[in-house]
Amino acid sequence: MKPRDRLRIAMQKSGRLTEPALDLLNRCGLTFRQSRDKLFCFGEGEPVDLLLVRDDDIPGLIAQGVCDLGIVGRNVLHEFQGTAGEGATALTEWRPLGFGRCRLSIAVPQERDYREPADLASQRIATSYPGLLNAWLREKQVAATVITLAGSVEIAPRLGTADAICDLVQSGGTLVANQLREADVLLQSEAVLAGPQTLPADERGDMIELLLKRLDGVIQVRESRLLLLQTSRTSLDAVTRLLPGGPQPTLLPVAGQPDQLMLQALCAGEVSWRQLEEIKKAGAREMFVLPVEKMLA
Ligand SMILES: Nc1ncnc2c1ncn2[C@@H]1O[C@H](COP(=O)(O)OP(=O)(O)OP(=O)(O)O)[C@@H](O)[C@H]1O
Ligand SMILES: O=P(O)(O)OC[C@H]1O[C@H](OP(=O)(O)OP(=O)(O)O)[C@H](O)[C@@H]1O
Ligand SMILES: [Mg+2]
Repeated sequence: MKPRDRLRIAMQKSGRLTEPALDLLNRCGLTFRQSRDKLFCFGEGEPVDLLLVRDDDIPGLIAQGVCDLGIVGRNVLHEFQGTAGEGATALTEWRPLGFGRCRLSIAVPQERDYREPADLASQRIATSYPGLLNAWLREKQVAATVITLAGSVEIAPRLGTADAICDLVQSGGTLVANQLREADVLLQSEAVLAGPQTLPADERGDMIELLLKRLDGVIQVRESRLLLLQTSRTSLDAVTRLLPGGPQPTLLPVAGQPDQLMLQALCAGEVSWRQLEEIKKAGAREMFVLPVEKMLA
């Protein structure tokens, strides 16, 4: 294959990962000329282009060297790795990207008992992920029949063509709608930046390193929250113990109230309502959770 001097990233043409993937690349300072319904988008500022494809094709395109990187669900990447066979280019997950979160799970009809993988012995399990399911069954030493379906896997038990399924679950709504219940989890998934284990030894390798650095900054900021609250000095220890992980908080005096302190803490992830309610119970008040737009340490 002819060597390329521009980096090429494969991403989903149209689907769940398209918008968030493009948004992430934009935040990394990458913009593209052609509209998204075209197959190829030319990078404007940096030498980075996009190839828009079906998500299932992304790992293969990287393995063949047609693309240098890809944004794809971990489920699709692992399925490819499990079925690619000997001699295929080894791919790796360079970064988890924090969107497209779901899990690959076993589900059984609601009325059926399930305690452990051995309960699936001699059963028919429908899935679009035969590689991952077979590997899991092997690991659990369970002999079952794997039925591969391209889609609408959830309907198989009702049609009588399978006893259980192995499919993606997010809210669980699709399972409930099909009178199924989640019984076991094979894989926690999210979109990842995938690429070959060894980076190209030319300018593309340098570009990938630059992109990884920008991605780290963007992901860190996206997940950070600034927590502001007021607390009395006596409640400070109890409040501080409940703060989500992050660097040491900053304490500021409150004008005219010597007993009170203003606390400012950078949190590494989302702060939930439940956490806020706990912190309030410990003595905090006037609480604000703010998104962080830019950060320069
Ligand atoms: N319900 C869900 N919630 C969150 N993420 C999901 C959900 N379902 C799937 N995903 C993740 O998003 C990825 C893309 O899902 P999507 O349904 O768009 O794929 P697709 O129908 O296979 O698309 P394509 O046409 O590109 O083959 C999945 O591989 C998975 O990683
Ligand atoms: O647990 P839930 O929140 O219900 O999500 C899970 C469903 O989402 C995905 O399907 P999608 O909605 O993409 O439909 P498709 O597989 O028919 O494309 C997946 O294949 C499950 O069927
Ligand atoms: Mg697909």
